[in-house]
Order: sequence, then structure tokens, then C-alpha cells
Amino acid sequence: MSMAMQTRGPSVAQRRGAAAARPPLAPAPLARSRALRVCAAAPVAGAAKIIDGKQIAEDIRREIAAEVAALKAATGKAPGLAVVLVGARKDSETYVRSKKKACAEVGFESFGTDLPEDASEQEVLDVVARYNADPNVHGILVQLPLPKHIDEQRVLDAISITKDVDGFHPQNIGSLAMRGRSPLYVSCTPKGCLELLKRSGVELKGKTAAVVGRSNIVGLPVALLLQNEDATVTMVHSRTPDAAEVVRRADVVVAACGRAEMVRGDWIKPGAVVIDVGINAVDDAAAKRGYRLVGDVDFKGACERASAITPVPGGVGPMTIAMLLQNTLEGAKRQIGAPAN
Ligand SMILES: NC(=O)C1=CN([C@@H]2O[C@H](COP(=O)(O)OP(=O)(O)OC[C@H]3O[C@@H](n4cnc5c(N)ncnc54)[C@H](OP(=O)(O)O)[C@@H]3O)[C@@H](O)[C@H]2O)C=CC1
Ligand SMILES: Nc1nc(=O)c2c([nH]1)NC[C@@H]1CN(c3ccc(C(=O)N[C@@H](CCC(=O)O)C(=O)O)cc3)C=[N+]21
Repeated sequence: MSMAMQTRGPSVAQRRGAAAARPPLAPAPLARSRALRVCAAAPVAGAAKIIDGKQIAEDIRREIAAEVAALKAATGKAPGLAVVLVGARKDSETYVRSKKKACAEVGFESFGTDLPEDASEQEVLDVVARYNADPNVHGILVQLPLPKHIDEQRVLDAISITKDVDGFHPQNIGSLAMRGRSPLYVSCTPKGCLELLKRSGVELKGKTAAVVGRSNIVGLPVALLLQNEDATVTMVHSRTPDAAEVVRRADVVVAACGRAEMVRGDWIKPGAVVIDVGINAVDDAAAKRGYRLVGDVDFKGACERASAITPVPGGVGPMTIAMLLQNTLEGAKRQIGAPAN
């Protein structure tokens, strides 16, 4: 069976028409995910199936909420996530707010420290050290980017690897790159991309993949994860002479270049699966906020050729937060240990 036949979801038109009735996030018995059930429909020729990241993330959050309830019942303890924000970037504030909200919804304890833009590197390191030593904190996230005067690497290196739920510590990325080793944590956005592929039934073994972007936090770990699944991966970066030509050969395309709609529809191999990581705000007077979000892929054009594609918003973004919760839960389970009988 071709990969085009294996990924199924609602078409753009079906999705636009779907009412967004969302059940509350109460711990529920693990039913077969709704996103997967939707995927059981036959594919429509010429129209890409939409991989509904928002729905899949909601399914995962429900699974996590159930596990948290069980952990609490067994140990009396809840997973704890600490988020450190330096400065007052609007986008960072929004992300941190949604992370805290997601923590509350699944029953985590959330800790937060907001430091002013002019906080010193030492102040940030002190906050990290305090959370490293706090047994109620199982995961620590320092929101990026940090202000210019702070050495990002030094701060990320200071996070205890047992609490590095972002997976940005060099030891975690290094382990991901080495055969026969497993990192304690895999970065949330890359892990979310793979989870979307897995939950959409996309086979990776023996397929060709193109990753557009090679950053430490997205492109590089995505490429490593795809390779670990036995895909043959080519990475594209700003010095690649012909990005389009590389992408045209790929069964799976992951776009993470931070350039609005750079990956054009005619770059997509017919039947390919497209994961669009990009989040770009473009001015739009008609939008409520004065801007709208677009991905790194020309969504409309790519829909004409792809067998399946993630939208922006509602694709990878919600998965990043779901994977952060998943990493924190895994970390908490390791750190709390088995309940004493
Ligand atoms: N959905 C989510 O949860 C998240 C979304 N994002 C989004 O993902 C995107 C990527 O983020 P991030 O990795 O942090 O970005 P970076 O800016 O750190 O990296 C961008 C990468 O894309 C490459 N690139 C830039 N321009 C081109 C080009 N013209 N052709 C080919 N490659 C190019 C760069 O190459 P080079 O190395 O040569 O400079 C670099 O490797 C952004 O849109 C960001 O907003 C990021 C994190 C989470
Ligand atoms: N230490 C650290 N870890 C991160 O994981 C991290 C970070 N710093 N800095 C910034 C980037 C970006 N990022 C996103 C998370 C969620 C959405 C998300 O949920 N997006 C929604 C839309 C949100 C909206 O409407 O504004 C969506 O795509 O549907 C997007 C982007 C995490 N990042």
C-alpha cells in the first residue's frame, strides 16, 4: 500500500464544516482516539487529508489527565512543571500562559518565575538552581529566546538533565544522535511531529524524508528521530543550493525554516505527507488580532498534491504543549518512583 493510502483524515472542506464541540478534559477511560477514528474514512483524490493536531493533542492530554489521577491516587503526588520567563515578549507571554493552563487542566502543579528583561544571567541561573533542588518540580522549562545579554547555552546547560523536559540539554540531544542510546527526554516539537505521523498511521520505514531547517530545537532532532524510524533523511538549510529539488524527492516533508510559506505547493511530491512546524505572523487587517498565523508551507498549494498535511494553527503547535506535559509526566514518574506498599 502506498503511503498516500495510509494517512487519512478529514479534507479541508470537511474540517471547515466541522463543529468544534470539545468535551471537557476530565480523566476518561482510554478509548480509541477520535482523530484515529476520523482517519478510517476513504481518501478523497486530489485533496489532502488534514492531520488535526488540535484534536490529537486533546486526546493525548486526556490520556495524561487519567495517568495523573492514577499517580496522585497511588502516591499523593502530582507532576510539577516550572516555567521561567525572562522579559516581556508578547509571544513568549502567550506561550507561557497556555503552558500553565494546560498544566492545570491535566492536574499538574505549576510553578513559575517571571524575571524582568534586565535580569542578570546569574539571577536566571539562581532560579534554575532553586528548581533543580526542589523535589516538587519534576520539569523545568526556560522560555526561549532569552534576552541577548544572557548566554542561552549556559542557562540550558544548568538545567538538571533529569528535569530537562524541553530536551535541549546537549546530553539529551547527543544521546538522540547516537545509536544504541536513549535520551531521558526528546524535545517537544520534534516529538510532537513524530507522534502526529504515528497517530496518523504514516509508515516511515524505508521512506525518504526532507527536513527543511537544521536548528538545535527543531530541524536537527526531527531529522534524528526520522532516521531512528528508518527513514532516509536529507536536511535542507539556508546554504542548500536547490531546496525545491530535495523536497520534491521526499515522501515525508517537515518544514521548520521560519520563512512564511517558503515551501511551495509544486515542491511537494504527489502523495507526500507534510508536517508544517512554522509559526509566522503575517499582517492581516481583516483578522481580529490584526495578524494571522501561517506556516512555512504554502498550505493551499501543498493541499493539491500532499496526501496529508498539518494546518497552521492547529497542527504541530498544540502537540508541542501536549509533549511537554507528556515529558513532565514521564519525568515525574521516574523521580517519584514506585509507590511504597
Ligand atoms: N509549532 C511549534 O511548536 C514551534 C514552531 N516553531 C517554528 O518553526 C520554525 C523554525 O523554528 P526554529 O528551528 O527555531 O528556527 P531557526 O531560525 O532557529 O532555524 C531556521 C532553520 O531554517 C533554515 N533556513 C532559513 N532560511 C532558509 C532558506 N531560505 N532555505 C532553507 N533553509 C532555510 C536555517 O538555516 P541555517 O542553519 O543555514 O541558518 C535554520 O537551520 C519557525 O517558524 C518557528 O516559529 C519553533 C518552535 C516550536
Ligand atoms: N524553552 C522553550 N520551549 C519551547 O517549546 C518553545 C520556546 N522555548 N520558545 C518558543 C517556541 C514556540 N513554541 C510554540 C508552542 C506552542 C504553539 C501553539 O500552540 N500554537 C498554536 C497557535 C497559538 C496562537 O494562536 O497564537 C497552533 O499552532 O495552533 C506554538 C509555538 C514553543 N517554543
